[in-house]
Amino acid sequence: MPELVFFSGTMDCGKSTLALQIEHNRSARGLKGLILTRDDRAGEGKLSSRLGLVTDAVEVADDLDLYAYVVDRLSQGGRVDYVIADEAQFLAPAQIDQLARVVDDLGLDVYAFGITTDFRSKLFPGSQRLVELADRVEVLQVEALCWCGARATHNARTVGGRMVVEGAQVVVGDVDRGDDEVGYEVLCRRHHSRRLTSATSRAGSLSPDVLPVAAD
Ligand SMILES: Nc1ncnc2c1ncn2[C@@H]1O[C@H](COP(=O)(O)OP(=O)(O)O)[C@@H](O)[C@H]1O
Ligand SMILES: Cc1cn([C@H]2C[C@H](O)[C@@H](COP(=O)(O)O)O2)c(=O)[nH]c1=O
Repeated sequence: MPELVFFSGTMDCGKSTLALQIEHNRSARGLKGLILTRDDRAGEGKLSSRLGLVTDAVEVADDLDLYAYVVDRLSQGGRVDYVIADEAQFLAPAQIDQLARVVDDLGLDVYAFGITTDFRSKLFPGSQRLVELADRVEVLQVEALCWCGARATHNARTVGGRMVVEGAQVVVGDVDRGDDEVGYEVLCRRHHSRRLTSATSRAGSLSPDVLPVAAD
């Protein structure tokens, strides 16, 4: 049975790498995938992984009807055996419904990859719809780690290493950004709720308040 699968996790847990592996294994067997993405860090029309692999993809615009797009391709003699959608959190809920229809009416597997929650730990609308509609939600097995060593479950947005909680839901960016830049850091829930990033935890441990008092 064809399926809509949502591969979900924090930032930097290997989602795009897995998307590229699935694409590689299937295309090595002569299958033809339609690869969709939106706002990848590598630029328009790219699906990229931090391991250095990158492939061309269709950049999904706000108003692109994904079901109609696949039907058009097929009716023009194009081949589509399966669909991969990376950065699926950025898709509109209606586009997730269209992907579900690709599974149900066209009989194609659809593999969607994305983060579930934003920097305020609120669901992205596209991810919410995926959780509602997917046949399976798969959490990636290579766990990203918080600075404390616990499993990272949340995405923090940072400016100069400090966690921020105000701003637009969508700001394309990466982990390990330099000072003063907007970046992201994955944290466990405890440290996300306390707004304690690796930089602020280091600053706290160096603070004079907590240094041992030197004996005279
Ligand atoms: N230099 C490296 N050596 C080995 N693995 C790496 C390296 N850099 C990144 N990775 C792996 O790549 C993962 C990020 O992969 P990526 O597909 O870009 O993540 P996502 O799409 O989930 O944000 C990291 O969690 C890590 O496992
Ligand atoms: C938490 C959060 C993330 N984003 C952006 C930042 C990146 O461009 C992508 C996630 O990409 P990855 O391949 O999973 O690392 O999402 C955002 O726009 N808003 C957020 O709250």
